[in-house]
Amino acid sequence: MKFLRLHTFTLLGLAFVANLGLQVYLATGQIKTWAEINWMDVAGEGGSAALALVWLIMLLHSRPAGRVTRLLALGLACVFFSWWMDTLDEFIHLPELAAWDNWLETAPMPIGLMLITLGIYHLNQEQRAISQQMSKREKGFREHRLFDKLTPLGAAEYLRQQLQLALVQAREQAQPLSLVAVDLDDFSAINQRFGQAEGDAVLQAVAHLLLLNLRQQDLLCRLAGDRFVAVLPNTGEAQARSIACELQRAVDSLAHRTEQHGERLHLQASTVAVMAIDDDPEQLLKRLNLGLAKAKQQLPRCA
Ligand SMILES: Nc1nc2c(ncn2[C@@H]2O[C@H](COP(=O)(O)OP(=O)(O)OP(=O)(O)O)[C@@H](O)[C@H]2O)c(=O)[nH]1
Repeated sequence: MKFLRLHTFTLLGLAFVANLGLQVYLATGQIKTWAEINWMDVAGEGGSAALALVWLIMLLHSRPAGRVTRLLALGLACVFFSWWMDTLDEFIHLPELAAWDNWLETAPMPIGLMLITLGIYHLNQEQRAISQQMSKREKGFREHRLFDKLTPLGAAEYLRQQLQLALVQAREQAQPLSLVAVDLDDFSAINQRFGQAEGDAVLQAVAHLLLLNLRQQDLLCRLAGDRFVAVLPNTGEAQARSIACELQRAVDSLAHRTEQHGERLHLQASTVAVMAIDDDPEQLLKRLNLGLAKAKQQLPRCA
C-alpha cells in the first residue's frame, strides 16, 4: 500500500490520460463489430502496452525517487500511452479524414524513447559516481581501520581527517563548505524486531541510497551507528538544506524488504545541514550533532 501512496499522482495521472484518450476515440469514432477486429494486432499492441505498464510499475517499485526514476517513468508512461492508443484503434473505427489520431499514437513514442535514453544516461552517471566512491575506498585500503566494516563508506576518523582537509581547501579557495547529517529514526527498533543482521542490511541499503543521491564531489561517511554525514564542498547553507531534504525524502521512499520474511520496512530519517564558519572539524561536528538532536525533537524533520 505504501507503493500506491507514494505513486498516487503518477498512477492517477496515467489512468486519467489513458481514459481521456479512450473518451476522445469514443466521442469521434464508432465501435467496430466483432468481425472487424484484428485480434493479432490487439494481442501485439495491447500486449506491448501491458508490458510497458508492468515495466513502469517495476521501476517505481524498485528504484528510489530521483531524477533518473522520474525520467524513466515519464518515458515509459509515454511509450505505454502510444501503444494504448494504438490498441484502441483496433476496437474503434475513426473517420477516414481524421489525422490527429496518428499524432496521438505516434508522437508519444519518440518522446518516450528520448526520455528513457536521457534516464539511462543519468543512470550511467550514477553508477560511475558509485564506482568512484568504491575506488576511493580501494585507495584507502592500506588505512582500512579508517573505513567502515559494514558499508563502503569512511568511518568517523576518516571523516575527521577529510573534513580537516576540506576546511583548509575551502578557506584557501574562499568557497563555502557544508555538512549534512542523516540519522535514521528509531533504528534500534529494527534491530530489536528483526535482528542485528537485518539492521545491518538496512544500514547498507541506506548507505547505497544516500550515495546515489549525492553529487560526485560529495563525500559520505558513517559517523556512527545509524548516523551518516556528507561533506559538501563548494556548497552554501541553502543548497545544503535542500540536499538534506532530498536525502530525507529518499529515505522516506526507500522500498526495503526484510531478507527473511520480505516484510516492507517503513524508514524515516532526521536530517540537518550546517555550513562551516571558521570552525575546526570538532566544532563543526558538534554543531551538526546539536542540530540533529534538535531536529529529532521537532517536526517537520528538515532542519
Ligand atoms: N544492526 C546494526 N545496529 C547498529 C550498528 N551500530 C549501531 N547500531 C545500533 O543502532 C542503534 C542506534 O540507536 P539510537 O542512537 O538510539 O538511534 P535510534 O534508535 O534510531 O533512535 P533515534 O535516533 O533517537 O530515533 C543502537 O541500537 C545500536 O545498537 C551496526 O553496525 N549494525
